[in-house]
Amino acid sequence: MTDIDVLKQSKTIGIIGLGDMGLLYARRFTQAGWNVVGCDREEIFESNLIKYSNENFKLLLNGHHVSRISDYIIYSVEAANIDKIVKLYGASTKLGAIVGGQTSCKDPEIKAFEKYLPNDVEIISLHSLHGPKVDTTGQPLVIINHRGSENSLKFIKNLVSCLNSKLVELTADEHDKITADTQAVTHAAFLSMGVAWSKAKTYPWDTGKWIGGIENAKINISLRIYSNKWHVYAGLAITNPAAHKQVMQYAQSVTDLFTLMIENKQDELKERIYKAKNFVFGHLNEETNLLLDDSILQQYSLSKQPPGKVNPNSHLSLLAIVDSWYQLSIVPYDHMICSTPLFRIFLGVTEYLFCSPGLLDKAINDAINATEFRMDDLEFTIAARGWSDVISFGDFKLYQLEFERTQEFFSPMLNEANALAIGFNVETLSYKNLKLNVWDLGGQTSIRPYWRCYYANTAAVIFVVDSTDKERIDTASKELHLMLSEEELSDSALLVFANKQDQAGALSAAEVSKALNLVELKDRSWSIVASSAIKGEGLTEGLDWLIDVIKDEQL
Ligand SMILES: NC(=O)C1=CN([C@@H]2O[C@H](COP(=O)(O)OP(=O)(O)OC[C@H]3O[C@@H](n4cnc5c(N)ncnc54)[C@H](OP(=O)(O)O)[C@@H]3O)[C@@H](O)[C@H]2O)C=CC1
Ligand SMILES: O=C(O)C(=O)Cc1ccc(O)cc1
Repeated sequence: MTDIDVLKQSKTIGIIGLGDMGLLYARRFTQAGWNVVGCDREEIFESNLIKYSNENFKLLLNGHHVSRISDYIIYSVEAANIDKIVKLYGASTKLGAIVGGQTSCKDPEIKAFEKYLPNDVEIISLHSLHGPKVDTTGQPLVIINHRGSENSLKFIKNLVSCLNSKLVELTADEHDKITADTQAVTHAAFLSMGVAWSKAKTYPWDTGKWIGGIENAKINISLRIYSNKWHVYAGLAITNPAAHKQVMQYAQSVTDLFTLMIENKQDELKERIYKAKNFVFGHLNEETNLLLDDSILQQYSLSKQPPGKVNPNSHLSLLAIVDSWYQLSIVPYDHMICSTPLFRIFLGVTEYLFCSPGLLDKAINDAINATEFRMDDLEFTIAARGWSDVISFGDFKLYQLEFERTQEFFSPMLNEANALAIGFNVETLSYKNLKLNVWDLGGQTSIRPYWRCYYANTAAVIFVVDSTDKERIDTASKELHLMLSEEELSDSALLVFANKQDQAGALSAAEVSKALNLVELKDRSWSIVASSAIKGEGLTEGLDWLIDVIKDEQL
């Protein structure tokens, strides 16, 4: 038996808080063969028994029950309540157990652990730097050994190895500093954007001036934030002392830049923005590939209208992000190893504005001359100040009210924005003694920009084509070749299923192969198999081929 098998047989993993993240952990650990117990709030135990009846972890009544029998206990609860909840269950912690948390800010979490846990309890904490709908593979997972032995650390690393995340070892202070640096200013910007649109009673995707290019990404990010739970963002901003200062700075940068705009001080505005640009993006040169480009930005669009000409816009929200980074001496690229998926898009959008030829000068020019945007910028300035006030007062209730009011305003569109995330279903398939992590990346136009977040460490791409959809086969071909041109997929095998063969008029596998130009693929193992997912035909044939190729290439 290997070390990890011994651990799996002897250790129990306990999860307190079976919300989005807790459930994700519980399921993944169980799937990997760990013995997992968990609880949510005691008041909803009975209904949860039904809700989780098909799960393979064991639901217990409350945190006392979990704590008494678990060797590693993870508190996956709201940051605002961590003190209260650890106080409640801490004394029940099993003798010699290890305790950790999944909250986004470690300062209150570690303080609560130190205050309420018996001294013999070790503390090793975690933070997965992504939301619950994102596949864990390749994403950063912070691990904080605050009070644990080397052996215990090994145990926790063994446990989380099934997430296939990138482990980043930090102290609690380092963690809080980095998460503030990556999330405080950017979240403040996109939260404020949502508030400004809602106060102006504007759905930006319906309004000409907000359609196209960079606006698509702004709208999309903002809606994705408002699709999540309010306490996730409140916890990040309010409980993290480093975040406070940064959100204040963001509001100040917005006000300063807006003031220069309405005073018509173009030279001063330009000087200030360029200083920030040189500080943040100075290391990029003309050859550097930007993270985003026009075609990607267009695919973020939630609008039903075609993109028109590029509209005048000061992009105050983005100018202020970069100005804040400069004022706070934050170089965002330094934190890529510890970044969330949204942060990489935030950075991509600002990079696009600051480094695409001519765009920044146009924004500065519009800031002074395109007065039709002043009203929106005013609304935005007020919104940014509003968030910074709520955060500086540390008022969770007010945060919740403002967040949920804005969320309500956007609710008609949240499902569609969320479809971006729902498109990524992760399954672990066991086939012929191999475990395959399979992501089902939805094919809708709006989801395609996100495919590239999943390319790292991909052994094979399975491309499923609707063989009856002759109209879109050219698009499928274009997207396939575009995807395969990505560096990170250069060694991946390709299996194409010419699906829906059960339907009349379906193209044959040979016809699909021709339409997709598969013969053009050089230096890549590929195969195409006729299939009918409904009848289950062709699937084993395809997977058999795939397994042989992956085995050969990975040996
Ligand atoms: N969502 C995200 O994108 C990420 C979140 N995080 C962090 O992870 C933590 C959990 O977040 P997330 O899963 O999204 O939030 P959820 O609200 O989905 O989960 C928290 C869960 O804890 C439950 N809970 C509250 N009190 C108790 C208690 N006394 N005993 C047991 N369970 C309790 C809550 O129940 P109820 O709702 O009924 O109160 C809820 O089900 C937070 O600290 C968050 O900041 C970290 C990374 C990403
Ligand atoms: O990617 C983001 O910024 C998110 O909004 C998701 C998120 C929220 C909280 C975290 O602690 C980590 C990730």
